[in-house]
Amino acid sequence: MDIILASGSPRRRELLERMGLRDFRIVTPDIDERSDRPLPPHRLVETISAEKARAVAAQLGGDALIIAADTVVALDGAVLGKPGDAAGAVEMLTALAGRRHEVYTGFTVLRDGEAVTRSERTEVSFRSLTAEEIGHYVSTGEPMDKAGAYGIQGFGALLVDGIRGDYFNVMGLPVCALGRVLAGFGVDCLTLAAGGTKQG
Ligand SMILES: Cc1cn([C@H]2C[C@H](O)[C@@H](COP(=O)(O)OP(=O)(O)OP(=O)(O)O)O2)c(=O)[nH]c1=O
Repeated sequence: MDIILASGSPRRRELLERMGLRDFRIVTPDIDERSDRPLPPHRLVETISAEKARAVAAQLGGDALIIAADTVVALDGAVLGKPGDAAGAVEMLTALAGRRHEVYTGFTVLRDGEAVTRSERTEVSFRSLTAEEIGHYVSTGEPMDKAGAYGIQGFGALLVDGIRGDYFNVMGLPVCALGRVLAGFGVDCLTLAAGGTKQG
């Protein structure tokens, strides 16, 4: 079976590989990812992930299995996507410092018009941060392409003092939940990891 990761995120590619999937192709969805829609965060990421999957399905045609995802950070009911610039990153990190927030990733698996969409929530706590520390972190460049302006898998780990839920969900793909949905589509990751061929 042809598997397509409908994402330009290098983290998602790495996570799919770590799940045991091989031989998948990457097609970056070209959609308007506005995160200012009046939806609760879990619905927002579910909706955007479904839009990404459908956009790539329309672009490719055929019967490939398509995986798409979207991640946002939620703080006090506000949704934080990627920072527009360094000042936006400083603003987000200042708001997150010393507090707990939620990370939501929605994902969609789509094949032959049949779609399954789910989302996961992970709570993340930040230690308190000085303005100088925030400035240093922003100058690493790491925040710019990431929801909430940090990467837990990078230097951002130095800011995080606790999490509850799936760590990989924060990185952009809830590995355990996605594995279960893929199994429903006949893609058994553990069999693949063991060297088998049950990829559809
Ligand atoms: C909070 C957090 C987010 N992120 C990343 C995951 C996502 O790649 C990104 C959120 O942006 P998304 O819009 O979800 O994804 P993307 O634009 O990178 O890729 P595509 O739309 O093509 O699928 O933030 C981290 O890598 N680490 C973190 O700790």
